[in-house]
Amino acid sequence: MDDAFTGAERDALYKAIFSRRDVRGQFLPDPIPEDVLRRILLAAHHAPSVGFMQPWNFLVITDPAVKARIHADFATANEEAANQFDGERRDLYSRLKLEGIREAPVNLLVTCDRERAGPVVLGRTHMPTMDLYSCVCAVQNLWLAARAEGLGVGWVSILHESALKAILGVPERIVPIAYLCLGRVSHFESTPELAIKGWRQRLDLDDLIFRDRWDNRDSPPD
Ligand SMILES: Cc1cc2c(cc1C)N(C[C@H](O)[C@H](O)[C@H](O)COP(=O)(O)O)c1[nH]c(=O)[nH]c(=O)c1N2
Repeated sequence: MDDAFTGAERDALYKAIFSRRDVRGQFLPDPIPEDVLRRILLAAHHAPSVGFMQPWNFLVITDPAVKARIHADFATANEEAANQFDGERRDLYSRLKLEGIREAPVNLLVTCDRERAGPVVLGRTHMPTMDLYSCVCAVQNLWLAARAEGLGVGWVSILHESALKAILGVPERIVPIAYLCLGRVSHFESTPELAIKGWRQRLDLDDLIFRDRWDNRDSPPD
C-alpha cells in the first residue's frame, strides 16, 4: 500500500500525540517565524469539519497591549473560578499557573462561524453542535503540529466570552472556541502539569471502554 506510514512515520505521529502538553509557564519570548505559524495554521485548516464547512477563523494576536487586556479579564475570571473551591483545594488552585497570555509571543483565537455554509449543513441537521466540534478538531491538529515544530500551546478558557469578543472586535454571530498561547518553550513536561501538581490523575483507559452497551465492561474476546 503506497499510502501506508513507515514505522518511523507512525512513531513520529505517536510521539507528537503522547508528548504534546498544555503549556503555561515555560514560554520563551522568541518570535514564531511566519512560515512556521503558517504551517501550523495550515494543519489546523486541514482538520475534518461537518459538511466540509471549515467554519474556523484564526485571529493572531501579538500586540502586548491587547494581550494585557485579555490577561486582565483572565485575572478577574480566575478569581471567580478559585471561589468555586474550598479549603485546601482552593489553595492548590490558587498556586496553579493556568495561562501564559503575556509571556507567549503569539496568542491565537480560534473561532466558529456558524453561518459559514448557509442554514442547512450536511451532517449538522440532527446534531447542531457539530460545527463547534469541527473547530475543536482544528485546534487539536494545530496543537499536534505545533508540538512537532517544537512549539508549546496552552489553551486558556478562564475568560469571559463577552470580554474576549469585545476586546478583539469579534462579530456577534462568531463563537470563540479556543484562546491559545503559542511559543517556543524551555522544555515540555512528560506528564500533564495538573497531574504533577496533584490536581487530577490520568484515568485508566480500561475503565472507560464499554462493549456493545453502556456500562458493559466484559473483557474483549481473545
Ligand atoms: C477545552 C480545554 C480547555 C482548557 C484546557 C484544555 C482543553 C481541552 N486546558 C489544558 C488542560 O488542563 C490540559 O489539557 C490537561 O490538564 C491535560 O494536560 P496535557 O494537555 O496533556 O498537558 C487548560 N489549561 C489551563 O491551564 N487553563 C485553561 O483555562 C485550560 N482550559
